Amino acid sequence: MFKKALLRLLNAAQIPLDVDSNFEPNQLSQFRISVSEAAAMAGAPPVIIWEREVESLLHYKELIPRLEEALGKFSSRDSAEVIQPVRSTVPLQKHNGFLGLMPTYMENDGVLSTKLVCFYNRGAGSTLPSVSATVLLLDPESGHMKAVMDGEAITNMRTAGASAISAKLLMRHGAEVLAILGTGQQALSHYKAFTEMLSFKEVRVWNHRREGAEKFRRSVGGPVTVCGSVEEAVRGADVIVTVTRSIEPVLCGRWVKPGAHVAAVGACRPDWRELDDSLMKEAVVYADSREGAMAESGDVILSGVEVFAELGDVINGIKPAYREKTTVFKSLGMGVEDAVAANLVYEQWKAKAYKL
Ligand SMILES: NC(=O)C1=CN([C@@H]2O[C@H](COP(=O)(O)OP(=O)(O)OC[C@H]3O[C@@H](n4cnc5c(N)ncnc54)[C@H](O)[C@@H]3O)[C@@H](O)[C@H]2O)C=CC1
Ligand SMILES: O=C([O-])C1=[NH+]CCC1
Repeated sequence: MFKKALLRLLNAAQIPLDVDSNFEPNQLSQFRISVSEAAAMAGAPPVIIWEREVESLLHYKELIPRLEEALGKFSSRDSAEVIQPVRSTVPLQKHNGFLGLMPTYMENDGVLSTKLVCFYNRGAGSTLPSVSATVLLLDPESGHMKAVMDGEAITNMRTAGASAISAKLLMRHGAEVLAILGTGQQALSHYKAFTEMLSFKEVRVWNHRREGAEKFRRSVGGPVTVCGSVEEAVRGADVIVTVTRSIEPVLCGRWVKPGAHVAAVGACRPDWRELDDSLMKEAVVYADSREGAMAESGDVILSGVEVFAELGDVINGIKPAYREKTTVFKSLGMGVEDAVAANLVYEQWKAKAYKL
């Protein structure tokens, strides 16, 4: 079926083929033309890949190594590897939200993408999601849009994947207790990534509304302890994930065990906080992007601390991983993470389509 469609495309694009039509799509390389080039020349519409399919195509086992490589490439500051400006944001004041634009170009990998993400600080009664996103994947040579895909699953999984990498690199050896603060979409993806890729003896969760934490416990199925306070959840924890929509500190340094690792995912505006000053000042602070953290992280800006290193610096062996110290990974989210995740989804989609 796909082969026929491809032949129609090649025909429409008037690409001369002096071979019989009995070829496999991967033989296109003989003609020095890629599927996306053929599609671009034929003016083909982009492939549309929605949430369920993205979820079925994306797996942490494949995604996390790609993210790790991408974080390293980003921190090398080599423009042939990654060009990714700090996200531009447009306030949606009436709706208590922001539109973020996150373009990325990976020249060496031939990946060009942009994510459009709206994020909201919704009131308690709202049933709308806090994050709504779409990723556009383009052919860098022609500018042709190859794919439009759901960005929510990508955002949830690539964010959790980056946090899991931070824990792998920065948590103390033999870590046993994981605490998750917040029980929304990111909490679910973090639970999945952390329990799939790392191993913990105990997982504790806290939410500012207990019923939210109970619902989370029921939906993940695995063993989870619901805690009545942040202090109860984090006392003695080796790894703490903060995935709340709070704009004021929820996690205080005095409750955090020395040597614990904190993946701080919420509070992505310059005046929003999740962590208090004492924790920020006690910890060695790592970030996904130094520029991103200096521009967008209230925890970094308002505490006045320095970002010690990017995660990519640790991956590249340029900066040490202080596993024995208290560490904070301040995650803001990066376009390059979306780019590699979207590219992986597209590769998997093509592999599936070829088999049809
Ligand atoms: N670093 C990154 O790459 C990304 C960060 N985020 C951020 O992560 C956070 C979580 O996102 P989602 O899970 O998608 O949102 P969500 O709305 O699904 O979950 C938010 C959780 O925070 C809780 N919450 C709401 N107000 C609170 C408050 N005042 N104090 C404590 N908890 C509160 C909610 O009950 C819920 O459990 C948000 O701040 C979002 O902006 C989201 C996507 C990517
Ligand atoms: O990277 C991302 O997509 C986001 N970071 C904060 C809200 C959305």
